[in-house]
Amino acid sequence: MKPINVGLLGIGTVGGGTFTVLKRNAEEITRRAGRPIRITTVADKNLELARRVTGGEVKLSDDAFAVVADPEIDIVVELIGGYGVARELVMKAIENGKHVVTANKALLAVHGNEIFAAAQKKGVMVAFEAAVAGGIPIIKALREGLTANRIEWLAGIINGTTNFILSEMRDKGLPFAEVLKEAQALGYAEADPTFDIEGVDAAHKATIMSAIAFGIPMQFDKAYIEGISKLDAVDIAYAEQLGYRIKLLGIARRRDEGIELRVHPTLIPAKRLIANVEGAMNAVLVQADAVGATLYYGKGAGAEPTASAVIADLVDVTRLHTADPEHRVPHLAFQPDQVQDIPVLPIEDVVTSYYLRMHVEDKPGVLADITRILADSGISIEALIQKEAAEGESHTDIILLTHQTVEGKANAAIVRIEALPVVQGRVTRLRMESL
Ligand SMILES: NC(=O)C1=CN([C@@H]2O[C@H](COP(=O)(O)OP(=O)(O)OC[C@H]3O[C@@H](n4cnc5c(N)ncnc54)[C@H](OP(=O)(O)O)[C@@H]3O)[C@@H](O)[C@H]2O)C=CC1
Ligand SMILES: N[C@@H](CC=O)C(=O)O
Ligand code: NA
Repeated sequence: MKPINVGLLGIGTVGGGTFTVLKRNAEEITRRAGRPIRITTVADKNLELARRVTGGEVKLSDDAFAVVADPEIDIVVELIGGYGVARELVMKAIENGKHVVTANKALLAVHGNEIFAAAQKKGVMVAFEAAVAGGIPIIKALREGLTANRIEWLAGIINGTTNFILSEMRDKGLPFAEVLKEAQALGYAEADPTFDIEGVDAAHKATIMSAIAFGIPMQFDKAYIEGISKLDAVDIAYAEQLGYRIKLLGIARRRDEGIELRVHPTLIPAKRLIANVEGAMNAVLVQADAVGATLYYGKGAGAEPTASAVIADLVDVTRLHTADPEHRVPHLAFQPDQVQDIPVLPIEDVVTSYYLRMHVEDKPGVLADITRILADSGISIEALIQKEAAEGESHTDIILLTHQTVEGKANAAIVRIEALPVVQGRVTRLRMESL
């Protein structure tokens, strides 16, 4: 059968992996897709790199716009990244009637509404399995496998770089900067690694999953985002003593009032499976009404794991030509005219529990003052550690775990605690999920 022709834009980590895996497994992939999938042209700014990776077997170009305009190309694979030129290329490809496969979560979380509307109008697919949790087929699971369910919440370790950093720091005691360099060398990090560290990449992915899970538009601008840069090693150690692990979680939860959409370091009971997801591995836990809890685990970053998802999308799109194009799955699982305007709640309305650490004067009555403030605010305490002051020290740490409360109430209580003369400096607050 006539091959389907692919134009590959960007042959860096993921583009290189895609080229390699597609070539290595060509025969098997053809049998699955119903026709050969052939990369005919590769566009990259760095032609020398493109030549090295492809061995010169395909057409090379430094003009990605020419590839998008080429009438021979059926599918454009966008693996450049970012919101700038990538957006122009994707919109042009759609305009030219081409299907698009992309791993670009930043682009979809910020411009997805516009991109999917254009694709819908033009009758082309925009496939994006690689954009969330790399090689884990989580988009397929949410869009198709769980389609019978009302999804209640999902929570995931969806950034490999930060999970790798947290694991290596805890297990090997290595400094942050050194582990970040290693993550970059392994191809896990974004072009701008602050996207990883500050939780932006995880928020892009959580935004995409929330749209598919709840049938709402992409609302990245409403997501609450806190990364790991301010996380203190002492809190990781105290959390361990209390039986918890700290992970950077992306959370999307449906409530009567609206949707919670948030990314932040989170205490999780250490015995939970997801608390034991280490290194660059990702995991997404989905709670749905019919099936209950399901957990998806695998490599969330790196060349070949991500290529696995890109190629799965290429096969899906190719099957549109070998099967019935009328019955395909809508981009965000819900029919476009059924997308609902449910509000994403401000962080002050989120309901969760808290780990609070404060440095206090070591004298009688201090603990009573603090617990009184929490009681006045209707916040109950689940566990407490009060360290003995070190020899010659006048201050010590108190660590409190609270039961669930509204963030706004916790904020007000923290302000009052910080105002106590016996409390030194700021209260460290981390959120906890029992999952
Ligand atoms: N790395 C990973 O593990 C994962 C990445 N992703 C996503 O995949 C995408 C690609 O990431 P990754 O492969 O890591 O990135 P890389 O930086 O490794 O690759 C991007 C490639 O695109 C090239 N490029 C930049 N601008 C242009 C242009 N205008 N025309 C043609 N080529 C261009 C770059 O060249 P130059 O370097 O010279 O600028 C580079 O070779 C991103 O959206 C990323 O978020 C998704 C999941 C996992
Ligand atoms: N930078 C991302 C790459 C995959 O999406 C990560 O570290 O997870
Ligand atoms: Na995926």
